[in-house]
Amino acid sequence: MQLKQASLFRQDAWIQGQWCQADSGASTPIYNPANAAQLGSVPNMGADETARAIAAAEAALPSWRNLTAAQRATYLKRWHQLILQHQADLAQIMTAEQGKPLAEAEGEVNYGAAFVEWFAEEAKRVYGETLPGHQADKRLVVIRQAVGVVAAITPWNFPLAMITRKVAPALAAGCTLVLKPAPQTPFSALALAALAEEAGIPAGVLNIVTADAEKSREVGEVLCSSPSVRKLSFTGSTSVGIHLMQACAPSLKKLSLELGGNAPFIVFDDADLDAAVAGALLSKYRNAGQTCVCANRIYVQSGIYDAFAERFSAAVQKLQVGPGTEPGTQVGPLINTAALAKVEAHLEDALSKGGKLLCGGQRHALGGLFFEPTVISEAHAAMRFAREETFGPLAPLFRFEQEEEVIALANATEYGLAAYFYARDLSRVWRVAEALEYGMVGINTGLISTEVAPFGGIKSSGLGREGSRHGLEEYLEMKYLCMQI
Ligand SMILES: NC(=O)C1=CN([C@@H]2O[C@H](COP(=O)(O)OP(=O)(O)OC[C@H]3O[C@@H](n4cnc5c(N)ncnc54)[C@H](OP(=O)(O)O)[C@@H]3O)[C@@H](O)[C@H]2O)C=CC1
Ligand SMILES: O=C(O)CCCC(=O)O
Repeated sequence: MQLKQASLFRQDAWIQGQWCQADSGASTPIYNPANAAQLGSVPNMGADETARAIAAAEAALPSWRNLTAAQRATYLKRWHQLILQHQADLAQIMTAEQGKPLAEAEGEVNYGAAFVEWFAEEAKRVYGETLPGHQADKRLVVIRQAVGVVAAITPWNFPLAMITRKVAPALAAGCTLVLKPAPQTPFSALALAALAEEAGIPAGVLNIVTADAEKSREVGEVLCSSPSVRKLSFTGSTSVGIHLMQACAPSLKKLSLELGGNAPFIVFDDADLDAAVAGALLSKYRNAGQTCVCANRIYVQSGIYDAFAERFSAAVQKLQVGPGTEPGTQVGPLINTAALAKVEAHLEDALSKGGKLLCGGQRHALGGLFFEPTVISEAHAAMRFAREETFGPLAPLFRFEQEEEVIALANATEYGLAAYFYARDLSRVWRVAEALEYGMVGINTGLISTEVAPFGGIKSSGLGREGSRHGLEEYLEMKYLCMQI
């Protein structure tokens, strides 16, 4: 990796404003998913270091929350500027550890930075309320205050934006934080910490504990059980979200959980076909299909099914697969062998149940963790991807006849994160948008993510919202003051 500022590539954790190693001296290697080369290593920390990070966040809390919102915003704005200034280096680090194409990584840096700017601005709008008193001599006021010390556990698919989407609102609200980044992608998190240090964010306000997949259980256990930690924010699978929720129950923490999805992508007969093909391509193959809001089931109305299948699979065949650093690459490697195995299992299951392969269907000639962008037609409800998130570059096309039928199919899942549909009839647009049981609905678009809107799901897709003014609420508690005069 050739970085303009080599000091952004940190191989140590960040606790109480100090770069540090594990107490045991143990470290864990980090690999590039595009070529299996070792990029470096990070400390393999456990319970003791996590407890120290929590203590540091607790110690930093009073002075951080007592700053004015404008003062906290000044730190965040400096951090935001530095993230943008180092966009190229941050994207290089991200592509090296995660695999996504460099252009997508650059986009993620901008997206991630946008949360920092947004919440720096929102910090100044944490308004309270005055209530008409219930008695003549009573004056009632509601103020909103920082929740306290927050723990954040983030996944590997968006190594930077999933961090800023949690850290920025927490810091803006006056909370301090302990972050455990995904074991596969710690370097983006540590580069963010290096820039937070440069921005002058005080010691202990942001702490990062690194661990491998085994030790991360120990870190998670301490974060969830500590009474000093008042909130947990997690992005990842539903099963782990449930586990963490249970672990947090004895200390009754506030929770934000952004969990799995199984997004339906519906194309009605009256849709703009080219726009629908372009939207499906973007939604399905962004980050090689490793996105919780990726289209997982593509439903196409029978009148345009064949035309859509032909145009879509022709476009998919043109997608350029390769290392993220190669110019022109549109689809990078998967994150690990388990992800590859899941795509293969879903494909095999579909083919064994009557699915027809339109393109792709095997590991890419590049070998390693690369898989060909794949399309299957004649998909039906008995196939695994109808119920489970594939999290890879496999697009199943389901055929449907009626609007009511497709709404029922789209909603027949435990998940409720994102849904998409393409249609032109205005009455249908409203009917379908209202009937879909999802936290977010893309209408004639395959890309819905922005810092200004509330991102989050219902049902087994989680609790709470990130981004937008609602994202700040998650890090605030209400306090009601009743004053006798
Ligand atoms: N909503 C989303 O954006 C994401 C959804 N997923 C879904 O989950 C599937 C599996 O992916 P996977 O990466 O294993 O997702 P997980 O939900 O297992 O992991 C997400 C993050 O949580 C951490 N974690 C898991 N268990 C604990 C624990 N007990 N204590 C502390 N941290 C913990 C993981 O670290 P560690 O690796 O050490 O366990 C990782 O950093 C994917 O195929 C996809 O369907 C995955 C990632 C993101
Ligand atoms: O997969 C995720 O959890 C993050 C979704 C990225 C986005 O905000 O679009």
